Amino acid sequence: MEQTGTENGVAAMAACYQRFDPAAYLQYNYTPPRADFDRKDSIVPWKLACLKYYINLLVDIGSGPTLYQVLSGCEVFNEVVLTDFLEANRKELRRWLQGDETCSLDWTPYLQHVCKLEGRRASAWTEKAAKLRQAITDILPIDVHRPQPLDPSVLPPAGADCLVSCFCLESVSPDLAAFTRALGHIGKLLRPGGHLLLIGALGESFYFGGPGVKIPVVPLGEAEVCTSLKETGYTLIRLEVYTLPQDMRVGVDDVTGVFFAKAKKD
Ligand SMILES: Nc1ncnc2c1ncn2[C@@H]1O[C@H](CN(CCC[C@H]2CNCc3c2ccc(Cl)c3Cl)CC[C@H](N)C(=O)O)[C@@H](O)[C@H]1O
Repeated sequence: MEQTGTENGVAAMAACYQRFDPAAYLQYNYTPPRADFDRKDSIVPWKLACLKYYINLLVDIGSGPTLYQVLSGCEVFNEVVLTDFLEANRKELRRWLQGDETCSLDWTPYLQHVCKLEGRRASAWTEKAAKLRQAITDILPIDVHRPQPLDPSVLPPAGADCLVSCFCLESVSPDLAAFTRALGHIGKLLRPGGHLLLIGALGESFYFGGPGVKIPVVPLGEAEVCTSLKETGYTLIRLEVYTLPQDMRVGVDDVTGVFFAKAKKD
């Protein structure tokens, strides 16, 4: 039977490949200039960076001195990047990362609780700690009020796969407009289709960042959070709200509720 054009084309290709010379091919494509590791614009380093970066990256925005926010993420993401505005907080995080016993808080109960939440033995907390230490690849300075909150070179070209941010944006923004702008800025760090896990305070106007260190907070309502997410290019997937029982109001802030929003970048 007469072969079709496509069948002829495929056969012709196969014939070409019969003469393929692996050694020559490697010389052509995997030696300089195409494989020049001293050149940022060499093809092979570019390919290797992409392959390294597209490895499931979680970035925590405004980590503070805390780790709770990535205790589950480290089971799903190969790479976790922590960020904060203050060197004092980044230093606290580095202390834990380096296994320095002089951390200001013992995270063991947190690790044990999250192991139980995940259906693991509580005693698996040491493995979780090791996994988290292995997953945290960077602790970086950040400023969510900058259009580019992070040095662009630290993230893959398309952005992180997931962002988590807890109690940061509302406690660093003087007003709702600044909160919304900051939400847009961090959105640029996230790849389209990536998820944002956002925890924040509702109805809070201040908190103490230390004895006598009263920090203003923009009071948010659920509706404003949803509107800000929509305005900055996110689709809300889930919203949970927690109302503080009276005895949780211990005077360190005037927060009345906490929201959890899972959103997807459009
Ligand atoms: N321009 C800036 N750009 C980026 N980041 C900035 C900027 N400026 C300052 N930061 C950094 O934001 C971080 C805010 N930080 C404290 C607020 C939490 C606090 C107050 N609100 C209610 C509440 C709180 C804590 C627990 C509970 Cl239960 C409640 Cl209810 C969050 C830390 C951590 N994520 C946490 O969850 O505790 C801090 O580390 C700054 O260094």
